[in-house]
Amino acid sequence: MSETRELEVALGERRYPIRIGRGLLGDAAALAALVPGRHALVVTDAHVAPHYLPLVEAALGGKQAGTLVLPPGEQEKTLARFGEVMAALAALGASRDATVLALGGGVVGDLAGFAAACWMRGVRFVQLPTTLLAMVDSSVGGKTAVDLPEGKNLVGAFHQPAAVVADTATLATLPPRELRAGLAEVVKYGALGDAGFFAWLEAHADALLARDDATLAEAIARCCAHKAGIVARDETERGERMLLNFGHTFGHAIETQQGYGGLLHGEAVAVGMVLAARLSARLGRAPAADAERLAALLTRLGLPTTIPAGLDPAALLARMRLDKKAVSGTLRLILWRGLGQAEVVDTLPEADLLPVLSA
Ligand SMILES: NC(=O)c1ccc[n+]([C@@H]2O[C@H](COP(=O)([O-])OP(=O)(O)OC[C@H]3O[C@@H](n4cnc5c(N)ncnc54)[C@H](O)[C@@H]3O)[C@@H](O)[C@H]2O)c1
Ligand SMILES: O=C(O)C(=O)C[C@@H](O)[C@H](O)[C@H](O)COP(=O)(O)O
Ligand SMILES: [Zn+2]
Repeated sequence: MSETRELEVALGERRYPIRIGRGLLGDAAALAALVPGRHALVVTDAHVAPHYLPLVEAALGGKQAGTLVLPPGEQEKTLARFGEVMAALAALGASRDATVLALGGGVVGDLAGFAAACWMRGVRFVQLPTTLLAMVDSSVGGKTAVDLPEGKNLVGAFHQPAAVVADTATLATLPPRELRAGLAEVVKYGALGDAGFFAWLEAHADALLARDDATLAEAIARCCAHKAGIVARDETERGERMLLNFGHTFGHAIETQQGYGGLLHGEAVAVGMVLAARLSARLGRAPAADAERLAALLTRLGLPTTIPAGLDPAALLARMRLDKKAVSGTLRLILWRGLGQAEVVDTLPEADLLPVLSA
């Protein structure tokens, strides 16, 4: 096992660790220690299970443990699958001291986390992220949810994990498209609040795409530190945390409009960030050169930067109205003052959005 980095999310009296390192899922004693009660349910998906489930099951040898292997993909982040997790907890006879372990990407993490938030009104939950996106973003911060056909993450809860264990060795089996989707959320941290990190990403883009372990671990740690800070200051998204939604109002509208079977979440966020940046430039709020620098980095990372053909702008706008940040019927967007400087804007007329959605 190589060096393990340990960070912490501090929420007043509550705190939990984020461990990042190669081979962490092989440390059976450390994993077992994260399950203090008798019952454990491991939720994972069919791509992840053959590679990593045996490691987790071995660690839970002394427990009354169950496993639920779901079909993979965003289209499975549904109330129906949530019901299956409930049924698995019931079949296990899981008591209030049970632990739900999410082994997989953001889909499994969001779904299993929401189940943990609801079972007996809330049980312990551990995140074992196996995608880059989950390591840098979804496993941290306690946003859990499922999608509805009407919109992304519309049913959910804030429910913090007890620990996050990111074994970077799992990234070796991640398909290249999924790695690139994760890099979109990595770029997001630089774009929204850290121009120095953005420049670092420009310098290390090739190493990231080549999955250099040290470079990936550094990027994961920097993103987690950034997110942990924001979540510590604004756990339930009353203000600053909205910045983590940079690119998401556009991105979620695209994902929903495509029935969750088109662009991946990270890809849709890449498009959304470029739209938000170019809109900001057009409104004179941000330098156009910064918007193009953002688009150039995302393109270099193999990510899309334009809305997929055939999506109706008016339909996208209608989807955006159901965004969770909107208040009293007014859209709230995360716009930009330039690299490293995102801002919340709720005074933008909808008419300004249609040209961006039509471009
Ligand atoms: N809660 C949050 O704060 C938050 C943050 C960002 C994204 N999200 C959510 O996360 C989801 C996207 O997560 P994702 O990008 O991880 O997608 P995902 O969970 O669908 O995983 C991507 C794909 O990779 C496979 N996979 C996962 N790990 C693997 C591995 N190590 N080796 C081989 N295959 C592997 C999965 O089976 C799946 O097919 C979206 O639903 C998004 O809304 C939530
Ligand atoms: O943690 C947050 O806060 C985020 O917004 C992170 C996003 O990357 C993530 O996609 C999140 O699930 C979006 O949340 P939502 O509230 O817009 O559904
Ligand atoms: Zn996201």
